[in-house]
Amino acid sequence: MARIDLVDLAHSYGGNDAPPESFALKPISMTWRQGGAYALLGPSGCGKTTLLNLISGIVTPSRGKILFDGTDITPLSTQKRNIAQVFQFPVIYDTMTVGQNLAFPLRNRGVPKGEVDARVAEIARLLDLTPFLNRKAQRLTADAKQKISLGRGLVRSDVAAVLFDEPLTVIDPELKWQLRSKLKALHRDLDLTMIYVTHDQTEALTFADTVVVMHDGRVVQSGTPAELFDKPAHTFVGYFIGSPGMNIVPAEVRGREARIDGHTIALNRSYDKLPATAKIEVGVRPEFVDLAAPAPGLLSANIDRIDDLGRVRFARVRIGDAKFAARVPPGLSIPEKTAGLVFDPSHVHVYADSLLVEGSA
Ligand SMILES: Nc1ncnc2c1ncn2[C@@H]1O[C@H](COP(=O)(O)OP(=O)(O)OP(=O)(O)O)[C@@H](O)[C@H]1O
Repeated sequence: MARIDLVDLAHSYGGNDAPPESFALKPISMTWRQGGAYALLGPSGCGKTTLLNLISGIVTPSRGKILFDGTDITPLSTQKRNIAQVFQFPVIYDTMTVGQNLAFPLRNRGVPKGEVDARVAEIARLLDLTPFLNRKAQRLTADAKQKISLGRGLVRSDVAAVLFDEPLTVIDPELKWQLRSKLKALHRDLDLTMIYVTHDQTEALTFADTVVVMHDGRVVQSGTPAELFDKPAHTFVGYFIGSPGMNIVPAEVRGREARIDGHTIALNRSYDKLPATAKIEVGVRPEFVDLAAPAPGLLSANIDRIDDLGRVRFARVRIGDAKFAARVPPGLSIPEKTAGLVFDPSHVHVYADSLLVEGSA
């Protein structure tokens, strides 16, 4: 296991002279804690695989350094970095048994037979592969083969980190749920640094202690699932995490008030020094805005539809042209066309050019 530091790391597939905006990974400095469970989350093309491949050594960075426990490993090959990697599709030997497949990464490193047997038995038990240990991998389902791949990634206890690149893509949806929780439990049992790439927020939030959100080649926030939900550092995080995502609407903000579509709503903090030229927006999660009967003093919205998610209902409304979602409180008799909106000021955030502004007490 290792602490991993990225120091001013950046990558362009078009070479170092490419324009900075075209870099697949814009310059980033950050630390991945030893023994942490991380998810690298973001939409297709945002740079997740590039970052993972830089850490593993499959890709050499255009700029910057990678340190494992303080040692610069940037020039080292994947093999020398001592990293285990699990890909989207199974990487196993069909002609070997499940047991031989699991043992392979250990035998390859000359681990004594007794230790190999004990570790293989442990990993097989954790992944429910024990009954298959003597079967040829060839005849197994795609799910089982991917479980073997996961096992091969986890079998060595001396790796600097285990990197997973969308490892549950080929897994049947039912089993996906089980494996997701299992990976979390495995992390607790095995005490390994794990980095898990996914574009699926549920997968990221169930697996990770720390979720690193990427957007357009940048890490826009790194935090616990609760931090990402409560206080998105970037409008993209607000919109990408949560279902429905955060409402983000243009506003004029002065002191402790925001004006949206001609109405004033109260803010919990004061915003006195917003940059004059910045695009100012207010962000609030649908969970913290209640639909109400129209009333003077409430921001009014036109109701498009009601989404009933079982435990909670969300109204899809429009404020002027802006789409907005609000919680429907239990027992509310839903107005026909126009409703009022009641904001919880402690959960209304202000953004300048997409970045969270802290405000003062
Ligand atoms: N080998 C390559 N050569 C040139 N451009 C590449 C290469 N690999 C990735 N890119 C580009 O770099 C950017 C980031 O891609 P990357 O695969 O890292 O994103 P991602 O978030 O992992 O997406 P996905 O989930 O679709 O794999 C994209 O614009 C992609 O087209």
